[in-house]
Amino acid sequence: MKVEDTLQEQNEDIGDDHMSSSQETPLREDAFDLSDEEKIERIKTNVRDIMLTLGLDLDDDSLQGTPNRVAKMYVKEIFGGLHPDRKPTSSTFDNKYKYGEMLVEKNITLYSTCEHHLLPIVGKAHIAYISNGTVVGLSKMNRIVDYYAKRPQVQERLNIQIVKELQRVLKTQDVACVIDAKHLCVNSRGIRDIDSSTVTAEYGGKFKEEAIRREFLDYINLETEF
Ligand SMILES: Nc1nc2c(ncn2[C@@H]2O[C@H](COP(=O)(O)OP(=O)(O)OP(=O)(O)O)[C@@H](O)[C@H]2O)c(=O)[nH]1
Ligand SMILES: [Zn+2]
Repeated sequence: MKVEDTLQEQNEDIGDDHMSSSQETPLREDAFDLSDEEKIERIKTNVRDIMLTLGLDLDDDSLQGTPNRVAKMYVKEIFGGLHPDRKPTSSTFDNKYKYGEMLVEKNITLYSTCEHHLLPIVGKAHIAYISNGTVVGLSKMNRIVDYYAKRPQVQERLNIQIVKELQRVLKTQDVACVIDAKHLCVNSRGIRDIDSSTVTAEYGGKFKEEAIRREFLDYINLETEF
């Protein structure tokens, strides 16, 4: 079987078959062969090895539990979105209110991990869609952001994955997402520019039109105080 076929099958398994290969998270053929528990055991050994190599004393009370903590955190939390079982099911409803304007879910908190350095990406995602007869529960947008963020990521791909998934769920191209995020690999090491952040955007369907896009961006800039 060709690697592309296997990847295609995997992406169908994780419901990512609506993305082109360059938009999918690069996964190995055997990505789902090990159980979570087996992955935790293996990562634990590897983290232990890194710590020992750094010269740390793993008998120290404070360090003893670190390999296990890191392994659990990788598999169940910060990289949990690699597992299709954690993909949120997005309940949709008919747009019975006949709401015809765009809906914007803004300031969605985003925690991800840069795939180049495995350092945190922290930011906000802003999503908009125009219903084509289907609406989605508001929280599902936050959940979709969280699911794709919980993978080793580059911000451009994360942005596209969020939009593609919402387009699939909402059965419309009219979806947009803007992400503004700080990459600790830029802020805390390397060039150490603590002030810079990265803005990416993906505009589908009607959001490619200047006026619609402007309306979305104006909503994002609204100062909402509660
Ligand atoms: N396009 C893109 N680049 C990213 C993202 N996250 C991190 N990077 C960049 O990936 C690049 C990796 O470049 P390398 O030169 O291989 O890494 P490096 O030697 O650690 O580079 P410096 O960070 O410049 O020290 C860096 O410029 C990072 O800033 C992202 O989400 N998107
Ligand atoms: Zn990085």
